[in-house]
Amino acid sequence: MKITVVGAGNVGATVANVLAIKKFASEIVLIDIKEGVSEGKAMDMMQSAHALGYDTTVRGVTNDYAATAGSDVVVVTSGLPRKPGMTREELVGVNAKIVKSVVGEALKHSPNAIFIIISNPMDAMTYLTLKATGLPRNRVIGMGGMLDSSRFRYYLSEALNKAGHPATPTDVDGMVIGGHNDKTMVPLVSIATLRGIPVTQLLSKQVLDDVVQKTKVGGATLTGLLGTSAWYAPGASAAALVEAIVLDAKKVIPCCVYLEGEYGEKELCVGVPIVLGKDGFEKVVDVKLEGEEKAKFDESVVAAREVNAQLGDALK
Ligand SMILES: NC(=O)c1ccc[n+]([C@@H]2O[C@H](COP(=O)([O-])OP(=O)(O)OC[C@H]3O[C@@H](n4cnc5c(N)ncnc54)[C@H](O)[C@@H]3O)[C@@H](O)[C@H]2O)c1
Ligand SMILES: O=C(O)C[C@H](O)C(=O)O
Repeated sequence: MKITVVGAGNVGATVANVLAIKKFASEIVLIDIKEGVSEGKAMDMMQSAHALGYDTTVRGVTNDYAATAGSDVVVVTSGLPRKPGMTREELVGVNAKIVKSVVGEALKHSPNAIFIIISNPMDAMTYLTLKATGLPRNRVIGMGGMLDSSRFRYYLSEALNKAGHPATPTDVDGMVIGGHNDKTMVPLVSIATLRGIPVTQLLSKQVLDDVVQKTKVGGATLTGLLGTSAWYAPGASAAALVEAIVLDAKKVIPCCVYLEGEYGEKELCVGVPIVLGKDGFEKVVDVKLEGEEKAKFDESVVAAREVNAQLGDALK
């Protein structure tokens, strides 16, 4: 299996590194516009192959899409990250140009690839990719829900430990749907559990509200601490999507996909649980949303449409 990662910055390099360590890919191509950066990072990774025991070839190139030819999966991380105090949505204009051009180039050389979109604002970049490439919707998948769900599990485990219920993030089951957006993502508290026990039986409403709020601004919190946005969890989350596709794992993961009537919506990309396997997303999984969670999902849809409206000329 050959995987291309476009953008060799913090997130792209982390995706490539995690994929190499996971050993299921035969070749990973890292491509960037910055002369020498991909080559250097790929060489550095290859020099860890002995210590980490992997045989995957990691190759770095500057702007040479011919080297990406025949990729099975293309992960798009090229674009500006936000700085402290910014929203992801403020990146729409500059990143739309970058994403549109790189997906076009990548598709020319890998006509059968499945595209995983990371660049922000991710829901709009996923929609743009779908429209610009004309690909069937199963082959264009945005990564946000996997990351937001990991943060949700992390903050839930923290709160559970504090309340006297020992828990690691992997002991907790929890899912975040809706847009990858500080204000309107939807952590589904109603179906979150600690080893099968509903968290609503273990934590107060006040504590759960605090977990939800921390999850929603999880990316902004890290941006404030780091001076640029996060990369370890985003890179690992993107690699988990690649893994589900390459291994045909048929995992249920919340991802950003184009809706055609599911959840009562169409003509936009937003986060919902999907089954992910070798053909990309195989189906949308319906979770019955009620009350506040349904209202929040509807708000998320409105917000996603507003950002899509700012894509303007990029959609032509
Ligand atoms: N979806 C998510 O959950 C998620 C998580 C983290 C970051 N992000 C987004 O991912 C993007 C990358 O973040 P980062 O921290 O890696 O940023 P970064 O600045 O470290 O890396 C971005 C890289 O993209 C490259 N690039 C720019 N234009 C390019 C082009 N036309 N072709 C190829 N490469 C190009 C840059 O040279 C740079 O190396 C940002 O938009 C960020 O907001 C999304
Ligand atoms: O917060 C950001 O801007 C980057 C990313 O979307 C994240 O959630 O870490």
